[in-house]
Amino acid sequence: MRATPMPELVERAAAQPSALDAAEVLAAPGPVKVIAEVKRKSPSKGELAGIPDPAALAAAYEAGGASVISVLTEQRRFGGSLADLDAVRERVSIPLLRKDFVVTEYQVLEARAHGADVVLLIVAALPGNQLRDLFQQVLDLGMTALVEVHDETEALRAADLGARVIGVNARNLKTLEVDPSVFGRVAAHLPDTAVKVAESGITGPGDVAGYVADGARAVLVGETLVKQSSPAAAVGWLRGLSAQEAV
Ligand SMILES: O=P(O)(O)OC[C@@H](O)[C@@H](O)c1c[nH]c2ccccc12
Repeated sequence: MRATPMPELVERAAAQPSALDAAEVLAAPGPVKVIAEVKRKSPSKGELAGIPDPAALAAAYEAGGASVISVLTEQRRFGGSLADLDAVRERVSIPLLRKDFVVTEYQVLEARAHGADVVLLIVAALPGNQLRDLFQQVLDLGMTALVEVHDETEALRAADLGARVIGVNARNLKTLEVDPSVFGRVAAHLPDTAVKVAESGITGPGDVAGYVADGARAVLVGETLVKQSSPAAAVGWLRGLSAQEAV
């Protein structure tokens, strides 16, 4: 696909309705929040689910009580696209996260132009001023950054930025192994004011409850949700809610 010229992207971003405040949504009182992911495959697990209709899956997540939808737009390793983001944006009214390896201003603007409210910024992938510059751009566009960290040093960089939403990824980017003990260790270095999100390898309500006990306000779940026959019910199940309480 040919890249959209920058001026056109600026115009498209400006024509979007204002970004939704995902930080506020995630910080709202009540049971743990779920960021539900549209994810077809991954480098660690290969093919997860075909997802012929990503908008239908996202609508099910929303109906089941998800607070934010994460859409992987990376093509090669995750099988996603900006077309998935567009389709999901048309269908759901809750905040949308563009999940990709975002390293340029172009990608941030592209996220907004396609209706995203949140952009993932991976601290490990953004040395020096690059993290600060992209973070500022996200704020300037009225969006929220989900700043992802893996260890204590990265946690301090995220805290220094003043990030309102910080994700701790339990999956080691080099080995691709998940270590659930990472969250508690790293979260202890994050400010109370930030919404803490536990990411990766969550298989059921037991995992979620463990993370909540360690200070998580939200969980980001892909694989476990895309494999369910009823993704709507699965969102409530992860939150530890009965069918009546779930929505
Ligand atoms: O499918 P899981 O194990 O529930 O993981 C979801 C999410 O945490 C994972 O997709 C993820 C977290 N950070 C990322 C950065 C890039 C790509 C993917 C990710």
